[in-house]
Amino acid sequence: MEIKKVDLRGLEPGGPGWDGARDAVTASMVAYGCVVVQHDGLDRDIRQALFVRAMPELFAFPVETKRRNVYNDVQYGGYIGQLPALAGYESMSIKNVPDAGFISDFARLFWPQGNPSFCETSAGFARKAIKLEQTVTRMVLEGLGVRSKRALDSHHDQLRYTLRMAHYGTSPGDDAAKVSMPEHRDYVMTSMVVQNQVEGLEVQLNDGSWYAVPPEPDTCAILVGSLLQVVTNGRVQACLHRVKTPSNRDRFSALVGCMPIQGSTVRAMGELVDEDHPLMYHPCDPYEYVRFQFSEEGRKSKDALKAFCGVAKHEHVEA
Ligand SMILES: O=C(O)CCC(=O)C(=O)O
Ligand SMILES: [Fe+2]
Repeated sequence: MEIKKVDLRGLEPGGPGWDGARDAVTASMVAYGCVVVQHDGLDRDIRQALFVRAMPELFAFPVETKRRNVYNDVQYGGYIGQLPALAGYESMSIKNVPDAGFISDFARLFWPQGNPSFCETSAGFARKAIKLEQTVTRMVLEGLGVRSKRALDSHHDQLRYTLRMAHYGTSPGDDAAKVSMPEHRDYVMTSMVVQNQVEGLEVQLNDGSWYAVPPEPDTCAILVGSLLQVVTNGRVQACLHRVKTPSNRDRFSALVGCMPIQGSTVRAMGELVDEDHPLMYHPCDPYEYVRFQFSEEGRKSKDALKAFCGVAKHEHVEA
């Protein structure tokens, strides 16, 4: 079993090939909570600049410096590293990309005089990734039956994007590939994973097997997070995934995830709730959900989203 790539190269909304691609993206998201797309959004120059120049330089800073990357809006918002459960893994993130102010604040944590080339690279990468994410999310929502332009626009207007750069170090003396990040679902709306040359991302299929997403240069994976599960009224399910890295090659990956702005409410889109699809989740505060997911109760729960805001079977709710 494999997840078939969907070719988005050269597509324009409503143009030739758009409807077919939209249906293929939607089918993949419904089946796997994930789609792998082939695209022309992230060219070789920008990937080289990020993965070969910027990220190795960034991760070479001492841990004390990397720890200056702090965000408190969500747990694990800034630097992650030196965790026994995630041996060899480190990551840092920049909020509100591609906003130039947030990117240069991040750069100054490492380069007090600033680093225009780092800023340009991360802003350029983020801009292109966001465009791709917006295309794919639009396709899924349309593919599920959302026709209201207002609903689609307001969905995107409330989102803010974070670029998380991750490094998975090698484990000397150990020849086997190992699970470097255990299986989980992302709490976000969607996350886009861009790999560079070294494999690692694995997605669980319905039969319980793991599908390794090939690290092909002109592809990336877009994963459904728990919040999109709420928005689509459960029509797409958050993707269960993990990272399994080879022992002998350093791996870098870049993730672009999105969250609604603080103070917003996430709710199922009206067009996705009807008699055949009764409301599955109560409207919720996305940041409260993140706190719950990481709480003891959330961690213990088999289905944190359902425990947090699921509509119980006997419950009567007005749509
Ligand atoms: O590095 C990757 O390929 C994915 C990492 C991931 O799943 C995460 O950080 O949530
Ligand atoms: Fe993840």
